[in-house]
Amino acid sequence: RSIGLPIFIRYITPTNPLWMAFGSSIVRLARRYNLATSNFSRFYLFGWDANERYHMHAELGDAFTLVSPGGNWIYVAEPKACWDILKRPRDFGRNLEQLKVLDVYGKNLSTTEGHEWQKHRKITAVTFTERNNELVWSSSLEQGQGMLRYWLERSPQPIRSVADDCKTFTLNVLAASLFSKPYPFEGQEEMKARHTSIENPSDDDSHQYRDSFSRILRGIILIAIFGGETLKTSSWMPKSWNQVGQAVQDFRSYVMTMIDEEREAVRHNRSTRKDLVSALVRASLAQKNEACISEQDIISNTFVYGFAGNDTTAITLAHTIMNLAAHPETQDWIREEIWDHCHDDTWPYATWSKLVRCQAVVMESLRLTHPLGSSSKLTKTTTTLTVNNTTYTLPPNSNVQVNFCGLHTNTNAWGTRAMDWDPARFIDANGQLRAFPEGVYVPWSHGERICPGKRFSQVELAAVLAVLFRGHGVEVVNEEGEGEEEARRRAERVSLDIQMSLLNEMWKPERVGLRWEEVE
Ligand code: HEM
Repeated sequence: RSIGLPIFIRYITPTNPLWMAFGSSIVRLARRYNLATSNFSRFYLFGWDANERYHMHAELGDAFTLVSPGGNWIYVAEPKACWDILKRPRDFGRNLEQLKVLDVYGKNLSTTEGHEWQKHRKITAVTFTERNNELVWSSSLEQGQGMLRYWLERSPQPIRSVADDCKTFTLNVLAASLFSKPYPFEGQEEMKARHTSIENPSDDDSHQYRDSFSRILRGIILIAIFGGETLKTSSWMPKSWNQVGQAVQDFRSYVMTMIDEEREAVRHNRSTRKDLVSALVRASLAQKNEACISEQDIISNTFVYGFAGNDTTAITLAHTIMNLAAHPETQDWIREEIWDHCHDDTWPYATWSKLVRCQAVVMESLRLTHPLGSSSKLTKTTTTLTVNNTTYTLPPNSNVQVNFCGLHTNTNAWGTRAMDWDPARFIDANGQLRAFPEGVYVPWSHGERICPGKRFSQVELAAVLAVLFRGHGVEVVNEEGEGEEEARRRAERVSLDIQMSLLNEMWKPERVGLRWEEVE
């Protein structure tokens, strides 16, 4: 109360581990049987803030404090205040305690701050270059073709695995961009068939990276609690937990092999790779002070690129496809542009920046459904924050959330139709991407901790949309007794229904069947 912001009381701490594990199922069950009060239904789900978007702020104000038995969280959704927070990393720092789960292979770009972070930033500056983005572009085109082929082969069956297939797509693009490893696209059904035909999937070298990495992503909380070694060797643990431990070791040895191969190639002047690990290896060999970039630095940062770059992009793509299926007129709109710029067989890398409508649909998806939901900050000392011309004093160790979902649907900035799907809002009168006032639209964050993979993901998503929609379209398959329009509105609702696991994802995306067809 001494801060002076409006207060909202929640009787269960958002980070309560038991509630994180079971709370959302309880809320959804209570909703289903009409047992949930309005408050319980709105605010007790894991990922409630992503579902609320600006509604809660419209009731309480552009900033408020969520008060719970285990701590307080300040939510901010006002552009200038958010901009201010993102530009002051010394005052609004990282919540390093919360990020420890990402230290599977040691400290990295995401889990450090101050001098330590600057060291990692310097090391990794060599990685996200245009040279690498060219690789992202070509591998996204290739993987996109594989994914489309897989979906078309199953037609007229409705495809219900779009969200999972998008994760395979991004994992494969990362394999190409991190290690120059090409993998053919493999859809959900194909993957299940392979897993049942191999006794121990981690014995299968060709899928070592992809299988171990996706297993680590799913088991990251277990790894944080027990550590990889204990998980691998404990006989009392379930086999699936042992496999998570094994995956930690597999991924490390996989990256080590990639590092060794590239070192040899560089030493013999044979290196032609454009991938991120190769860039790190070359930088480490070129350094005067050998202790500067260690093997551990390369492994831990490679891991965090994969962690930060995989599901974020896959979730965004799944939402984009779902919304496009609900809006055939937007498909026509982007197809027009794709036809303008992608006519020959080979599409050069420079094409990506011309696909502004494709970028706009991605931006609209991120606006309505952000995979991170918010950027979590922790005040380091007593500090001030001005929201709508009132200055508040925040004590040290206050949790402050830059609430992307609230900010990007703030009706003061986005108007009364803030909740409508309308990608054209991102295009200006000259047909170019619109520039926004400070803090209005920051899905990749801003300031020194801005997402280093921003361009990577923009290139990847523009490429895959061009491949998918150039000669094909997607439609929502009607359920029994449902009309076309109803089916589309259902797809829109499913896209907006979020549940948080590690990130904010569509809840049960398989509720919507999609069908791909060739267009004239
Ligand atoms: C649509 C896709 C993506 C979105 C929306 C996104 C968004 C973000 C945001 C908001 C942050 C700041 C997090 C915070 O303040 O807590 C961040 C950080 C980060 N992102 Fe991304 N990202 C995306 C894709 C990628 C990709 C493809 C990569 C790498 C291949 C990547 C690597 C990283 C890393 C390493 C950080 C931590 C940087 C630091 O702390 O200095 N991201 N991202």
